[in-house]
Amino acid sequence: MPQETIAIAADHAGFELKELLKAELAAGGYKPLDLGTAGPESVDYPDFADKLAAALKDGLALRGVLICGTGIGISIAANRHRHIRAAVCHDGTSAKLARLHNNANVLALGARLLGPEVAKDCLAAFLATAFEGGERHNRRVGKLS
Ligand SMILES: O=C(CO)[C@H](O)[C@H](O)[C@H](O)COP(=O)(O)O
Repeated sequence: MPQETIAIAADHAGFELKELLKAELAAGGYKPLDLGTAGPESVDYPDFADKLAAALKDGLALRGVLICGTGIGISIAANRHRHIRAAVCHDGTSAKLARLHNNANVLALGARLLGPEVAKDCLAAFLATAFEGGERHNRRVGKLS
């Protein structure tokens, strides 16, 4: 079975967690597509949200992970793109429900708020969970775009 590509991007606050989650993705049999940033120097989170949104639009990946200090700024930026449903998650349950009910295609994480194990839980739940579908969820998700 071909490996699923998962796009991943972060600002400087999320750089270290991005590196950790890239390794986690590879260990889990996924192919990380790293869209930066490439180091801890200060950058602007909208630029990296835009890069990831473009990658999904171009079909380079179906799902992605965005990381900044809180997950808030980078998810706001990502959600300005009509095809993106980015969910800021703080635990495995929120990540699971973001997939089940919202068909989130982007997991947004706050590197300054989450410990590495909780971030890994979020990633695992996001990756393992499929959209539940069904009339009510399809109707609501349809209204988002
Ligand atoms: O957008 C954010 C706040 O919701 C992110 O946490 C950013 O990473 C943060 O603003 C960066 O802050 P810094 O003081 O420039 O490191």
